Amino acid sequence: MEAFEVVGAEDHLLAPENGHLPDMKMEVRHLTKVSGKDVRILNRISLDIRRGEIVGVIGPSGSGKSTFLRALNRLWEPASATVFLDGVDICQLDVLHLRRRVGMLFQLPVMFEGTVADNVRYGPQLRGKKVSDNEVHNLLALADLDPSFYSKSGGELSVGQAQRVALARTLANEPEVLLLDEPTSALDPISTQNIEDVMVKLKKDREMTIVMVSHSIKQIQRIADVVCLLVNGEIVEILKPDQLSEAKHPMAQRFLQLSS
Ligand SMILES: Nc1ncnc2c1ncn2[C@@H]1O[C@H](COP(=O)(O)OP(=O)(O)OP(=O)(O)O)[C@@H](O)[C@H]1O
Repeated sequence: MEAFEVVGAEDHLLAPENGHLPDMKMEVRHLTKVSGKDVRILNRISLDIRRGEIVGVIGPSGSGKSTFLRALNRLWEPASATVFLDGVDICQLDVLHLRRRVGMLFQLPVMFEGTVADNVRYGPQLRGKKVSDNEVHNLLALADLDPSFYSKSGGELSVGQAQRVALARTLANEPEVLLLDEPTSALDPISTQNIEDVMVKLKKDREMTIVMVSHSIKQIQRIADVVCLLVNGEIVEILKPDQLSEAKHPMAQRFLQLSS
């Protein structure tokens, strides 16, 4: 085994076992989760997540997709030295700092009390940072929302609009990685396309790294750069979106056949 590589910044102390590669934003090494009943929910998952890449995560229901995603910003605590952000073990980072850098959107957006602008300002304000009207408008525009949403209350929004406000609220924290857990499954095709367009724009314009769980193979084929297929808590295939027909694992083949 090669020696650990120390890559400069003070806190880059625990790089992955085979050395951190600078174009990798996150590295996952032998990530395992065992339930209270001794069932392996995730079994030695390893994955390199390249900076500025959209990684699609697909697989049958119960295969561990959400559990995998939630380890990446410590919504559950992975073992030390199994998940790295810029070469740093995420367990070494302050958890709030980590969640600011690695933001997350869920299937159903939750609006906080107050206006859309209050929602967007929420994260930075918690850190004592002011967000000007202009910045709120820019964030709304980034999430493809008209400026007229600024003063609306959360209760007035459709689910698709609320999801875009949740996205603007997450973007206000200036994340480097976005974790998306089926963010469009409750949305109509137009809202879905809006969100997909924003993801592609964030990747292109901001080099955002995005990890997206989706039940829609077509969606993954539209926007992902690489597709990771989970079966029974294991990554069984990592493929380009246009190579899904080349999957070799029998469960993966069956899943892809039934899904397309
Ligand atoms: N905290 C937990 N304790 C015990 N079992 C759990 C826990 N969290 C998840 N599981 C189990 O782990 C497995 C994976 O769940 P997970 O939600 O990650 O799957 P998924 O692939 O995202 O499923 P879906 O596509 O249905 O959302 C499931 O069998 C689930 O019941």
